[in-house]
Amino acid sequence: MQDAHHSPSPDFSGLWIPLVTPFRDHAVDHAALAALAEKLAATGIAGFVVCGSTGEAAALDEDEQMAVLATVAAAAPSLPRIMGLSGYHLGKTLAWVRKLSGCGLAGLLVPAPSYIRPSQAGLEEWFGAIADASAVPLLVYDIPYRTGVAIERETLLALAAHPRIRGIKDCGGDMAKTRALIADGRLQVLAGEDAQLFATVAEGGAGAIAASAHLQTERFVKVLRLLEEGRLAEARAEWQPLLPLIEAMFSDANPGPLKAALAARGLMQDELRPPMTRVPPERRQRLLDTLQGLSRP
Ligand SMILES: O=C(O)C1=N[C@H](C(=O)O)C[C@H](O)C1
Repeated sequence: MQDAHHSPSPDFSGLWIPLVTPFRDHAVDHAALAALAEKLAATGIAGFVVCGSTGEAAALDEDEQMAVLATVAAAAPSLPRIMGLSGYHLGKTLAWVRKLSGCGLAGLLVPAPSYIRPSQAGLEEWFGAIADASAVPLLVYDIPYRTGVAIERETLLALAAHPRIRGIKDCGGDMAKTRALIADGRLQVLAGEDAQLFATVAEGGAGAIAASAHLQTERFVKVLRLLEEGRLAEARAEWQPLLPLIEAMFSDANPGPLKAALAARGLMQDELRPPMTRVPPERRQRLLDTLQGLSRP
């Protein structure tokens, strides 16, 4: 795995963990965050996505986001970090991107602006302006069910011409689009939909950003390695037991189930920032029973 920040040709392949942000009594629990990052850093992952949707970044102010980033950097200094962005005020976003330029990031994960449903031309301008302002490469985050707008294939191919737009976190739910991007070859395609990890990488994708891989991390890493080595049957045998885990992790809004599972392992409090809520007790028990059925940690 190359260091994406210092390499002239960044490599975002492999498994990236979009870290949860632990809370305790409404504040970020930096001790739990550091311990989690340290633990995950020893599993063979490519790096961390900090302040993604799993990290509840929309509920963190700028100072909190900076502090979260600093904690992860200190806990796992050898691993690259990608920072998630959110919001739809272009001026504020560009100022934030410039502020992040000195933070030693490997890249930025940039979604389409939420709620306002811009045109494809508007999206091209949005990503182009952020890429122009950024000192580090961008991964475009295509997640229409959260943002309200799909980034179309032609738009993504146009964005691929920008020297700093280097990959996509693909939650688009459109395998034809995924295949077209893989065939084009200019953007590294990372599965962003956990259940699509195997299919995307088997078809030539570079890796994944998968929240459920906070658990069973080594097994996820192994699936990707086996696929990369072309050992399909062995990869499938490792992958299939992960499917109930993935289903359980998305049985309520992410990161609710994940935080319930991590809390049950004593790794943090089961606490989310409003308006996100904990998994209710009746579903929580079913979730923990499912996880108990899986062998490794
Ligand atoms: O935070 C992320 O990055 C991820 N977000 C997706 C989501 O919550 O919609 C899920 C994916 O596993 C990682």
